Amino acid sequence: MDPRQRPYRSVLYIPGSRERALEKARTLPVDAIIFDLEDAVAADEKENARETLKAALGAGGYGPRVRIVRINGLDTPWGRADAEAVREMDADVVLLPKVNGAADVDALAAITGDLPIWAMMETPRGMLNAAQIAAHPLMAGFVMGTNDLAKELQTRFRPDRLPLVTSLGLCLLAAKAEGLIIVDGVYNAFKDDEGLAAECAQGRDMGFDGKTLIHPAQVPVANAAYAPSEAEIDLARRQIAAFEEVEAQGQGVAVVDGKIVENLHVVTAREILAKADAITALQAG
Ligand SMILES: CC(C)(COP(=O)(O)OP(=O)(O)OC[C@H]1O[C@@H](n2cnc3c(N)ncnc32)[C@H](O)[C@@H]1OP(=O)(O)O)[C@@H](O)C(=O)NCCC(=O)NCCSC(=O)C[C@H](O)C(=O)O
Ligand SMILES: [Mg+2]
Repeated sequence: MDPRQRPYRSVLYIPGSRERALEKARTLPVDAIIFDLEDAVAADEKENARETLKAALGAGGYGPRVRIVRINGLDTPWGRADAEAVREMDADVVLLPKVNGAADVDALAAITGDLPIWAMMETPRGMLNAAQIAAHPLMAGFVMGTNDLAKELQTRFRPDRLPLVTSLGLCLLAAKAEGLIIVDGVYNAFKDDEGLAAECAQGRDMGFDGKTLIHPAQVPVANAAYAPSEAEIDLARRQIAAFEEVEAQGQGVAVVDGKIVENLHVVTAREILAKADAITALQAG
């Protein structure tokens, strides 16, 4: 499947040390999993978590879910051993935290070889260097680390996320320019479905591919928010049909629901249908 069309609606963090959660994730309807060795694992659990995770991935059972391993930073006591261990794990992607520039990505690639790399975008310097990080040949995806970013920027929490909008926008521009996947940051209040739905709607409107999550209860909310709605699918079909009709008559502009439809809108319409088909295929098996 074209990696751009592959759904990344729900990307669930699981602490690499929590065996029960590692087991449960095999049954959850998530599009991707971030197996975490960094912030969700206490310092004295780091080595155990690495072994626990290696065994869980080796045992398999994660089906079509993309397996992403978040290591500790290479400037920490655990980062290098994590990166060496990931090389031996059944992982699809290695996720590097607190990336400040392309040199950080080079340092990881020197250990993990040609394994695709995703970057946690969560430092002010990372924001300013987003374009060079996105352009690294092994870079395949961005994950917004909105907790660390809010900490570094000394912002206050606001439901509209106004203090973070510049950073989110910079990373979106860099990711889209290079054709990367980009997923939004976590919503910490994991029992507040309404707040999560509002933040997912904002992220979807901005152009994110999906949402990172911290609890299984958040999965259905993100899956719904980031899937094309029935209304979007219906409109996409009608736009394609209307455009094909005028095109056959040698014209370049159709009108649907009082709005113009040109070739570029048809490209978007086809992407919506392809995304819907990809989700159906994923759910089927
Ligand atoms: C937040 C939690 C600590 C809550 O855990 P718990 O109290 O166990 O929740 P529940 O009792 O409601 O759990 C119900 C069942 O679900 C399983 N479970 C819980 N969480 C997960 C999960 N993340 N993945 C898979 N399964 C999960 C429990 O095992 C229960 O199962 P069962 O026994 O069958 O009923 C906990 O959810 C948690 O630790 N979440 C992850 C936190 C985390 O990963 N944090 C780090 C990432 S966030 C971050 O760092 C972002 C970024 O870097 C930034 O800067 O923003
Ligand atoms: Mg972080």
